[in-house]
Amino acid sequence: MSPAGTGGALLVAERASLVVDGATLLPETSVAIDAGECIALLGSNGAGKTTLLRLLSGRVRPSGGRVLLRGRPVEEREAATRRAMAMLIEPPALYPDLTISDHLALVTALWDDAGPVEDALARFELVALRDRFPHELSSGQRQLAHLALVFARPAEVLLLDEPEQRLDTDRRGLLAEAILEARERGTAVACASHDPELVERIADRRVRVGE
Ligand SMILES: Nc1ncnc2c1ncn2[C@@H]1O[C@H](COP(=O)(O)OP(=O)(O)OP(=O)(O)O)[C@@H](O)[C@H]1O
Repeated sequence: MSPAGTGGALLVAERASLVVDGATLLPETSVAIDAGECIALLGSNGAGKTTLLRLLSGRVRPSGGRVLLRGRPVEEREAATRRAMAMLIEPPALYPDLTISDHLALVTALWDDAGPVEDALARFELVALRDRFPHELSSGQRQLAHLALVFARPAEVLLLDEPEQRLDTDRRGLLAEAILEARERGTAVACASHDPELVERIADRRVRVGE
């Protein structure tokens, strides 16, 4: 058993912290997420939720403690880690000259386990917008496009930073369904959110960050 009592979980942060130039971005934090479990990360603005998600993704190394995926230090550069994880932390730029369905077709081409483009469009009600370019979308519709890209393939781990941003109530419902579906398939989910209703629907456990 690890010191934090987290042995065996799919994704584990063991007393992970991040200090940059003397500033504490994340105090020592331990969290363990099992396959098929959804953890909601709660905390006030600046508490460290995004920082924790970055550490869990392996994109940023903790300055103290460690992050383990299946018992091994998480390293974003490893192909196996990239394959295991899907995430929406900072939304990546969309290509201005590609339509929404072009973007999804790229994901399908890159990942052999991705589902059909049609399914990804339908999941977030983007079928009617499939031929639009990013600049022809509202900010909420762009957020839906980002979500469609993230959910287009199954992943062992799903990391989401305030995925409800800019979505109306009905679309937040679609998001909750997509997260619950992933959880049922066995995905380990960490989701930072300021939406109590979304958290109530999706979370097995709540972790308060920064305290
Ligand atoms: N690049 C940076 N350099 C220095 N400090 C930073 C940097 N990025 C974030 N911080 C600080 O790190 C702390 C944690 O920020 P983080 O973005 O993880 O918070 P959060 O919980 O996600 O907040 P929010 O709910 O506002 O999104 C904050 O105090 C923030 O000011």
